[in-house]
Amino acid sequence: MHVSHLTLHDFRSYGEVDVPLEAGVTAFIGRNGQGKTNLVEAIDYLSRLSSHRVATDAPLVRAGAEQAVVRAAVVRDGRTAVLEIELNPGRANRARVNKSPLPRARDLVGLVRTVVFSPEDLTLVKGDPSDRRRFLDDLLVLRTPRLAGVKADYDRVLRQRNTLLKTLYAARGPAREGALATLAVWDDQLVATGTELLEARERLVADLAPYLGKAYEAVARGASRDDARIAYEPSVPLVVEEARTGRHETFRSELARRQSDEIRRGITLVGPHRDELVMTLGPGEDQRLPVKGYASHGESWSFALALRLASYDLLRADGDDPILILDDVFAELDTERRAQLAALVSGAEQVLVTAAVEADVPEQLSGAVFHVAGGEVTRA
Ligand SMILES: Nc1ncnc2c1ncn2[C@@H]1O[C@H](COP(=O)(O)OP(=O)(O)OP(=O)(O)O)[C@@H](O)[C@H]1O
Repeated sequence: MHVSHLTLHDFRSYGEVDVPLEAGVTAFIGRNGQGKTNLVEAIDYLSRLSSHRVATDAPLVRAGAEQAVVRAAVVRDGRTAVLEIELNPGRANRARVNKSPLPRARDLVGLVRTVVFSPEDLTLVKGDPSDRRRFLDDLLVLRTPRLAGVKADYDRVLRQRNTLLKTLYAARGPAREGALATLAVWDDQLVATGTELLEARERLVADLAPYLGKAYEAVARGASRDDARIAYEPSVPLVVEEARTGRHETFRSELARRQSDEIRRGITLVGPHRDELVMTLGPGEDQRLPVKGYASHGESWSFALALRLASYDLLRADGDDPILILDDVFAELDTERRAQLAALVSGAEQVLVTAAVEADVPEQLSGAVFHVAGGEVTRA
């Protein structure tokens, strides 16, 4: 797939901008702070309804404006659809496809798919477990958009359950009885949505793992395809072969076991919001080390790049060629890694690159060039 036209209205630094695009490589070149990332961030936002740079929508709306609009014509298998999202911070966002409103904004997710490489990717390796869970969930939802609803339901139940746990700490007598009865209802929903999310993440990690090994071998000098591994580590110890009811039961009994602890601390201690994606590197079973805390800077970068490349290969194996966005990454990489990454992505249907100077873009990625300066985007 590729974007053939992008229009922004009050998005980030842009009042109004209109950019015709084409398949193949397009580079956006400009000095710092001119709005290159803002352009590709808009396309990424359409894909996942979240940004790779911020957790909330407010910074995406131009300062002083009330709403932003991102509109893109997306070509897939020769057919074009115009996708549009209206960002209304503090109120519901609205989405349209070919001008027809969708029942919910999140129904847009998955209609355009992006894989973004950016300097922030190092947090996949060095950051908190929540950064890795977010990586998994973003990929999960791109592959199976229905899971956006499961994730939203889980997050809602978790918030409500945590609020209830906080009130339970001080509750006595009938109030406590009532709150415990409500807790049992939240437990049911937490277990139902949590098990579905957890199982989907486990399947995703199993699907992604072979692509990761291959990608790491391609980006790290001298590595073999067994070196880089990922494993899903649930906070509820579950055995893969267990029947579905068994997995629910394990979750439920773990909640019961931790209940007094949860009430004392006022938070939910069991569930996929506490899980981890464990990353290890090493030539043999007995020589493996965690990437976080042990890997060198170069190895960490290679691992992060490999995770993105593996995501791209997996989405492609699903039968779709996602749009690749390389946001400011080449300046971060040494010459050898630059060339390797460029060679690996040059065959994608559409590659969007941002860089401060054209010299940062490897030769393999020559294509259309736009200059970005002072809010203007002009074809070179
Ligand atoms: N909501 C907003 N309203 C107005 N301006 C904004 C908003 N959000 C970001 N900006 C401005 O957009 C500019 C950043 O644009 P962007 O991140 O696209 O830069 P860039 O060209 O990619 O730069 P670099 O090469 O440094 O990464 C900054 O000057 C910032 O102040």
